[in-house]
Amino acid sequence: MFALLPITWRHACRPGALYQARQASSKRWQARQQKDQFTREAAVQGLKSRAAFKLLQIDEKYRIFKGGQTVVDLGYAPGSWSQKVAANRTQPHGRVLGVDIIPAQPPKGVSTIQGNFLAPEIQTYIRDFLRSPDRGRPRHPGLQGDSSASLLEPTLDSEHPDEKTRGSDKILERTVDVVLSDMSAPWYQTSGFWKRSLSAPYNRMMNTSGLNFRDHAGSMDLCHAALRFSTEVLKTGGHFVCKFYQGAEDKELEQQLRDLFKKVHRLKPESSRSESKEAFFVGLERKP
Ligand SMILES: C[S@@+](CC[C@H](N)C(=O)[O-])C[C@H]1O[C@@H](n2cnc3c(N)ncnc32)[C@H](O)[C@@H]1O
Repeated sequence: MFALLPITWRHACRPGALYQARQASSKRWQARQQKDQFTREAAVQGLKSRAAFKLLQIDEKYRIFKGGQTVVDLGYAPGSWSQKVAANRTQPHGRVLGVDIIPAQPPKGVSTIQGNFLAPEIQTYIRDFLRSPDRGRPRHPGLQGDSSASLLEPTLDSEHPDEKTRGSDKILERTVDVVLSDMSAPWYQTSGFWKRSLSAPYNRMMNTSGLNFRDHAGSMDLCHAALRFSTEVLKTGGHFVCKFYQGAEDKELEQQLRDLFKKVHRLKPESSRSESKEAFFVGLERKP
């Protein structure tokens, strides 16, 4: 029976395989971090991580953000997507809600909830937050965020062209313009306890196991959960961006995206490491 299992799964089941893979992956990660141009650029720009560049490149291509939007950022920590992209580009008067399983310091202008997104009670909590339209919005929009980095003309017109659609979104409590998901399972913290984990939690977030099958399966669970949540909260015309690890099941996820969105793109931004299996789905304009 064991011999019939796919080679990747047998490898994953070998005693100590996960530990060894993580150690090797951790060393590779540290070496890469030191010489990577996006890591250096992130440090220069005061960003919490290099991940910001992936979302910037996606937004440059598909123009996802505009002023006044409500954005939910799933797996926001340490916060560079929320900090650099969503909070800036949804001004004036936008709101960003970040959700993460690990504690992290909320980026400026971003509301956050700490909890496991896969837990139904956390999703209820998120929906409660989103239900009230002004919760998490700046009272004095002009004073919020670092608007100097915004490349888009701010506009309050983030609503639908069609009053009827807007009415049905309201009844269904679809209040969100963009759902982002960069979730990947964090490792258990084994070292670095001395570090101030709220402001610098990244030392325990090298969150791929080094085993392709495992990373793929884990990311599919998280992406499906993010997509199910989007069907409940995303307005007609809203957008979805989701990181995933490529593998056998991603075609099925892509099909589900095609059912929900008018346009679906699969891409690997320049700043995503070429040797990694990481890629992104972008779903544009939710169907009514
Ligand atoms: C690659 S990091 C995100 C980086 C982030 N986009 C940024 O720009 O800084 C992935 C995050 O997903 C979070 N995560 C993974 N599984 C989660 C879950 N079930 N619920 C909430 N957050 C989760 C991890 O804790 C981790 O912080």
